[in-house]
Amino acid sequence: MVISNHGGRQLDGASSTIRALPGIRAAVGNDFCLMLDGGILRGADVIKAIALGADGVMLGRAYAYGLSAAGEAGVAEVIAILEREISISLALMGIASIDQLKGSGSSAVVRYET
Ligand SMILES: Cc1cc2nc3c(=O)[nH]c(=O)nc-3n(C[C@H](O)[C@H](O)[C@H](O)COP(=O)(O)O)c2cc1C
Repeated sequence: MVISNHGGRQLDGASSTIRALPGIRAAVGNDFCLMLDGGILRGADVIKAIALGADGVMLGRAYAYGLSAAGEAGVAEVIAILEREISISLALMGIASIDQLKGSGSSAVVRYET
């Protein structure tokens, strides 16, 4: 299942997907694949989503920015930047792998409301 609010551009008052994620994970249980999109622009955004219960994330604007700047190479660069940022953030948190992070609700990353 994909948690999406279509980029937040249809209903101004719609909840952000990251805010809805923990409740949806609690409702569906752990044996259910949950993907999320909306506002994933940095590696730390990926980490927050995984820590709060997503199995993976999808990109809308981020890949489009790379595509418009430099075509296929730009998309590859966006993905490479995200990978680097994820690695750096995990290292700063003292977490060795994404698996360790999954659903942890780690207090280092759950401050998504600021
Ligand atoms: C150029 C563009 C066009 C989009 N068109 C649609 C659309 O027609 N219908 C829709 O439900 N969502 C549309 N979206 C939203 C995406 O499917 C996706 O949910 C959203 O971009 C994810 O958020 P993000 O851009 O912050 O990564 C569009 C997004 C972009 C960037």
